[in-house]
Amino acid sequence: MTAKELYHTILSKKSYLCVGLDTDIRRIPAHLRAEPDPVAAFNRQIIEATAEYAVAYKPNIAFYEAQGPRGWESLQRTLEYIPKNCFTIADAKRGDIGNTSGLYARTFFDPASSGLEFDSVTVAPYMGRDSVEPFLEFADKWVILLALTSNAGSSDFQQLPVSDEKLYEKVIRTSQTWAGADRMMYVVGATRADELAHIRTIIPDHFLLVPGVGAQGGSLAEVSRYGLNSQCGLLVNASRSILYASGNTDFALRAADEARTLQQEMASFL
Ligand SMILES: O=C(O)c1cc(=O)[nH]c(=O)n1[C@@H]1O[C@H](COP(=O)(O)O)[C@@H](O)[C@H]1O
Repeated sequence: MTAKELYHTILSKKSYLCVGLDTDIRRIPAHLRAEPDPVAAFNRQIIEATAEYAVAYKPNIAFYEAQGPRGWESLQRTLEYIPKNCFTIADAKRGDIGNTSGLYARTFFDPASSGLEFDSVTVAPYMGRDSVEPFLEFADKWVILLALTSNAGSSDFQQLPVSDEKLYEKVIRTSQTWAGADRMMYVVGATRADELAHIRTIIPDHFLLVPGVGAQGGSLAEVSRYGLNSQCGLLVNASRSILYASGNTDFALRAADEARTLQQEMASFL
């Protein structure tokens, strides 16, 4: 999906909501556990209930890998349920020597190899240019590079001064020579909204994936105030607050309520 197509979907749905499919088998409502594939059955209902309000879906790969081969099957089925006009993110946080990154890229971008095809994958930047480039060899696919993450530990390394700037700023500046705003996004945690205005001075045009509203307490209003650009430029993710809004048979209805509430707030900012 191109940036233009993504923006078109954002305008038509008046939303920049990404629903995070962090589907934990242990938190799936009891009535679904007898299904042949409980994770896929849960995801299907979540996707159907939220598709009106969401422009992107982000399965976090850990939740599927933890299930072994069954998890990969659930992931494959889940991808089939996501509407074609929605942007898909494999939240895998990969990156290795180039040879190995090439295989990670095939895992998420080459259906002939893995049976999976996402629009994008999250990538850790710390092994440098040659660890990221193999992902960029796939035409029309996106790299979403970790810049300033939402967790407390982001201050351990990402915020350390390097020369005259913070390490995460150096990551953003340097990686801009690897790909443009048409192929690269950056992760900035919603809990770091205070840095967003500054980040926008470095990358005014890029899309940012912003997780951390909902369960982690980030503010959608703050993120939107400092993060929106003329082409929206934001995908704001919520996972647990939508998926587990209810643990009962009404889980999909409650997920839709949560997604709608976020979407309506987003519509007021667009
Ligand atoms: O790359 C991510 O998506 C990510 C980066 C980050 O800085 N913080 C962060 O929470 N995430 C992911 O975003 C999701 C947040 O989930 P909730 O806190 O349940 O909304 C999880 O899948 C995290 O792995």
